[in-house]
Parts: sequence; structure tokens; C-alpha cells
Amino acid sequence: MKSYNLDRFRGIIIAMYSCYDVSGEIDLAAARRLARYYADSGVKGLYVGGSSGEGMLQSVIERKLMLEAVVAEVGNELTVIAHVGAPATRDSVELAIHAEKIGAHAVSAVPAIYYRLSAPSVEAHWQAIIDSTELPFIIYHIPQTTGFQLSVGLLSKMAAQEKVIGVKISAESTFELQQFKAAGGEDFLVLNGPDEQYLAGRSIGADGGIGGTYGVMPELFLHIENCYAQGKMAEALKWQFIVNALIVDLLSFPSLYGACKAILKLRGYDTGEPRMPLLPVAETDLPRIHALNERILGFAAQVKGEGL
Ligand SMILES: CC(=O)N[C@H](C=O)[C@@H](O)[C@H](O)[C@H](O)CO
Ligand SMILES: CC(=O)C(=O)O
Repeated sequence: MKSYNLDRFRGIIIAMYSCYDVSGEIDLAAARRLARYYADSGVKGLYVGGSSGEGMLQSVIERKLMLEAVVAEVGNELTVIAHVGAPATRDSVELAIHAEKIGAHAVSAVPAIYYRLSAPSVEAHWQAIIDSTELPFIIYHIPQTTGFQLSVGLLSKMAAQEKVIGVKISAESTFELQQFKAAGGEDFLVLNGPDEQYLAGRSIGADGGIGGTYGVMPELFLHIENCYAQGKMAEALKWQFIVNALIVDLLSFPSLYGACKAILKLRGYDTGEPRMPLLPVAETDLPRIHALNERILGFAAQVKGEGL
């Protein structure tokens, strides 16, 4: 049995975008405003510095600043998970120690990137992070970007540790998700990565999800989750399909995060442009962003009207 309160990690957790000012520096005030917006939306938590959070494009100091702003604003209301994955183990360890010191609720990390790492190497990397704090640890499995295929064997070995409370799986195989759940056992969390299959992941064993598109439509994911929790599968599926059409549109821009940030800007949350090499939305594409935002807001209003 894990001694941590796992319930605080079950549900909808937004993979938060980073916030920059006009010159591209971390914007702490904007980060606090965005975190507040999300807390008010009713989600369970925030995942800071992951893929959507551009952690890999920031210095260690910048990553600490982003996390500090989020914890300061919503640390008492939401679960805050610090993604500390980095190419160098010592940077990840430094980030993990900092996350614990300032009051984040968990740390999470992808395997170290760039080198083609052996399983023992990834295990040692994760272990160094785990051993550096008393915080619970969530493995981040995203083989399409890291190139590392996490085996059920290594997953099981990691999951046997008290501090390793779960895995966020962004691989698109729901079978793999189910196998991780079976290997980890009842009190091991599996969090769905691909937003397009939130409902599928949830149905086959996921305890919730951490997603990069939740940040522009938290209401819709909360609605899918509520429908699912109440056994209203047809309704949940209907909304998953609506969400998927929106995601297809989001993915049609030069970068997903640029599109999400442009949408938030229309709502009064200016988080700046994504960092290069991630591209912002071109001026000529702004009408398309505007239309997409209107569609999302329309669906969000519909969901609110339906209650649940
Ligand atoms: C590959 C990737 O970044 N996956 C994210 C996290 O798992 C998802 O949240 C996607 O951003 C989302 O499903 C859109 O494709
Ligand atoms: C999508 C996600 O979970 C991330 O941005 O890390």
C-alpha cells in the first residue's frame, strides 16, 4: 500500500503552458493568472514543465521560476506536479529538490533525452530523482518523443517502490496502458496521455489524465469525466468525438502549443509565444484561431447548460 493520498492525482490534470513576456522571458504574473483561471475551472491539478510546458526549452532557473509562480498561486487548492525531466540527471535532481522545497506535491520525469539510453541507464536516472526527495514520483512515458520503450518489467520494478505512485502514459496503445495498470496493481495510478482517447484510456484502466489540450477546454474534459463517472457512456462518447474534432483543428497549426496560446490570448490570458523552435500562430491564421475559440466556447457553454 502506498502511503500517499492517491486521490489527489485522480481526475483531470492540465499540462500547463509556460508563460512568457514580449521579450520571451518567463512572466510570473501571467503564470499566476493562468493558474488561477485553471483553479477556477474545477480541474484537479496542474502538470508544470512537461511537453506542453516547454520544460525542455528552458534553463533550470526558468523552470524553477515557473513552478514557484504556480505553487504560490494555487498550491493550496490544486495538485501541482513538477515535471523535472532533463537531459542531465543532475539537473533533474536539482529541479526535484527545489520542487519539494517550495511545496509541489509530486515530481515526474521522462527518461533522459538525446542519448539512446539502455534500460539500466533510464532506471538509474529515475532512481536518482526518486531518491533525492520524499515526494511521490510519476513516471512519464512518451516514447514517440524520447525514443525509450518502457517495458512492463521495468515498470513493475519501479512501481514496487513506495514513492513511485504512477505512470503518465502518452503512448497511444491502450493495451499498453492496461498492461501497466495490471502490472502496477490497484494502488498504482495510470494517467492517460493522448487526449484524443481519454475515454478509451479511462475505460480500460486509467485513473484520470494529464493532457496538453485540456488547457483550452477544461470544461469539456471535466464533462467527459463526469459522464463516465456516472455511467453515461453514450454521452461521454459523444463529447469525446466533439473534443477530437477540436483537437484535429488544434493540430493543424504549425505548433499545437502556439495554437493553444493564441486561443488563451483571445480569452484575455496572454502567455506569450511558444519558444523556438516551436512556432507561433501566423498573423494570417488568426481568423482560424478566432473561429476555433468560438467553437470551443460554444461547446463549453452547452456543457454548462446541461449540468451534470
Ligand atoms: C505527444 C504529446 O505531447 N501528448 C500529449 C500528452 O500526452 C497529449 O496531451 C497531446 O498533446 C494531445 O493528445 C494532442 O495530441
Ligand atoms: C501533454 C502533457 O502531458 C505534457 O504536456 O507533458
